[in-house]
Amino acid sequence: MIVVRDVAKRFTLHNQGGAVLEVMAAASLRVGPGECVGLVGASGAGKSTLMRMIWGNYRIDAGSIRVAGVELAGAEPRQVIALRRATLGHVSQFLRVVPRVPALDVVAEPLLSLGMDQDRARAQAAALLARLNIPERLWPLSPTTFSGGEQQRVNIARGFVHPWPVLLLDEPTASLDAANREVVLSLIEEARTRGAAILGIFHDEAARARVCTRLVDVSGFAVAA
Ligand SMILES: Nc1ncnc2c1ncn2[C@@H]1O[C@H](COP(=O)(O)OP(=O)(O)OP(=O)(O)O)[C@@H](O)[C@H]1O
Repeated sequence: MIVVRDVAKRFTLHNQGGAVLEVMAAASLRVGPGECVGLVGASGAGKSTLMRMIWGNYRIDAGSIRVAGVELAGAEPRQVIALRRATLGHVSQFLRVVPRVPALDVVAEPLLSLGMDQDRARAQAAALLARLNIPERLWPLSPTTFSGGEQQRVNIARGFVHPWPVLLLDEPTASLDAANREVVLSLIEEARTRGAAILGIFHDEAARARVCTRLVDVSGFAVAA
């Protein structure tokens, strides 16, 4: 479902005299259905950079990244948007809050954009918010003023509300208490069991040991010194 082949990535820092940072030379990995692959490697090794290329936010300088058969190297923005709508899900570390949109609608939005009717979409969003222990009195409010952990749980609810076949998880258990961490780990296990291909960054070692079927060390993709 995710096939990364010989990917290279460099950053050119235009505001710092055009300095060039070669981050990755030949990254290759595969994530199949029902797998949860954890990216490991020292800080700065390129874990987030690789995830951002797969999410379609960073350009790929060489090589190929295919997600469910769609080539991301050189993809048009509309192809990336279509892929994200039905196929590629993402739980980022932080929620991008849109002022005035209630938490319930933030979570229901991916379902509405897939054409589900509003009542059903909201019912599914409500079930996940309840499971993630977001008090019902907060559902009609914008998450702008929510605590860090509450915002992260809204983000997680949004990331699991549709059964995306491919999921990217960036530190999904950071800043959660034990009970909510447990809920998130169960959601990941359920996604894996239904056959999702999952790629994640988990600094929480116990979480990684529990949900990952395999680890890939990104340091191995570094440019030779
Ligand atoms: N937008 C960017 N512009 C310039 N350099 C960047 C950019 N994004 C990442 N880098 C550089 O790429 C390298 C890899 O960064 P990345 O964030 O992918 O590492 P990481 O393995 O996720 O680290 P951490 O575990 O600390 O989050 C770093 O040296 C970083 O400075």
